[in-house]
Amino acid sequence: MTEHARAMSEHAGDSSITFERATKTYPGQGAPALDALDLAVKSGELVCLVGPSGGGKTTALQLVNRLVDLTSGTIRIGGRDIMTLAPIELRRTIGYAIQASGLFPHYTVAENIAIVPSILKWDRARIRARTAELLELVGLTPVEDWLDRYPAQLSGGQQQRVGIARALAADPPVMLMDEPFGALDPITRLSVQDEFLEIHQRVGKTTLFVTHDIDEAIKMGDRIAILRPGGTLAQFDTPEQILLHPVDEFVAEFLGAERGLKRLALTTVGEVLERVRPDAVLPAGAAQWPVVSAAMTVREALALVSVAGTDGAVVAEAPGRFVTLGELVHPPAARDTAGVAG
Ligand SMILES: Nc1ncnc2c1ncn2[C@@H]1O[C@H](COP(=O)(O)OP(=O)(O)OP(=O)(O)O)[C@@H](O)[C@H]1O
Repeated sequence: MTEHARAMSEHAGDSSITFERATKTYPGQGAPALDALDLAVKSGELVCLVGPSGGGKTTALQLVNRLVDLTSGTIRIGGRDIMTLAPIELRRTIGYAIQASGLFPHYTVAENIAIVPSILKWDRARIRARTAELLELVGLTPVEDWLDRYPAQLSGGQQQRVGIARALAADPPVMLMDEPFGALDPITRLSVQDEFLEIHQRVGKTTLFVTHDIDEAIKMGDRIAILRPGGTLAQFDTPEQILLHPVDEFVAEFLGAERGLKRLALTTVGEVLERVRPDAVLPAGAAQWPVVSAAMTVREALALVSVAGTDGAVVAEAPGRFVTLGELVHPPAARDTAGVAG
C-alpha cells in the first residue's frame, strides 16, 4: 500500500469535497475564471454545478483533480488539502467522466474499463470480475456481448455508460462528472439520468456534477450550486429551496419561467401529506374526489383534481387522509430540510 493509499484509507468514510475561497485566474487573463468559491460537498452527496457558459464550472471540477492548479485558496478531500497529494495518486481516487465519454477509440470496452485497475496492478481475474460487475451495473448485458467491442461500435448512450463504468472502475470515493450526458439525445438522456441516479443511490459516491441544464440539475442534485458569470457563487441549496427562494433576479432568471411548475414536479403527494394535519376530518363530498397515489408528483395530482373539478383528492395508500387543492398548490413548508444525504 502506498503512503497515499494508506492516508486515503485512514480517511475512508470521509470523502467530502471542500472548496475554501478557491480561485483560478488563467495566465494572461485579467479576471478570475473562478472567484473565491466556498462550497462544501458532503460525503455521499450529489451536488450539481450549474451556471452560464464560461462561468467556471469545468474549471471548478478540474481544480479538484488538479488538471488545473489553484491560483489561491484551498480544496480538501476528506479533510486533506489536495496540494499535499501527488496529482497522479490523487486522480486514482477520483472518477472522472466527461461529455462524449472520452473513451480511447483503439481500446475495447474491457480495455477501457481496465485502465485504472491495471495501473493499480490488480490481477487479471480481479479486473475481469470488476469489469463484468460494472457492465451489469450500467445495464450493458449480457456482458460477453460488450467486452470486445470498440467505442465506434457503440451508440452514444452506450459509450456514455461505458464512460461511467470506467470512472467507477477502481471504486473511487469521489466522482467528477462534466456534462456527462451532454452528447445524448433527449430521450436517451432521461433514461441514462434515471440509471445514473439508481447507481448513485446504490454506490453513494460523493459526486460533483457539472451541467448547463437546470432541469437536469433539479432532477439529479441533492443540492445545486449556481455560479454567476465571473465564477462567483450565486446560491447553494436544495433544488426545492432554490425554486422556492431564489436569492436574486439572476438566479430566478436562470431557473426559467416555469419555476412554479418545476417545484410541483419535485414534490410528491406523500410529502405534502406528511406536512398537513393528520387528524383532519374528511369533508362531506369527498366521496366524489379523485383518488391519487402518495408516489405521484403534485403536478400529476393537480392534473387529476382539475379534470375532476373538485376541492381535493383522497390518497389511496392512506385511508381517511386527503389533500386539498390549496395544499397541493401551496404545499406547507417541510418541517425540516435535513433530508439531504450526508
Ligand atoms: N486554459 C485556459 N486558458 C485561459 N482561459 C481559460 C482556460 N480554460 C478556461 N478558460 C476561461 O475561463 C472561463 C471559465 O471557463 P470554464 O470552462 O470553467 O467555464 P464553464 O462554466 O465550464 O463553461 P461551459 O459551460 O461553456 O463549458 C472562461 O472564460 C474560459 O474562456
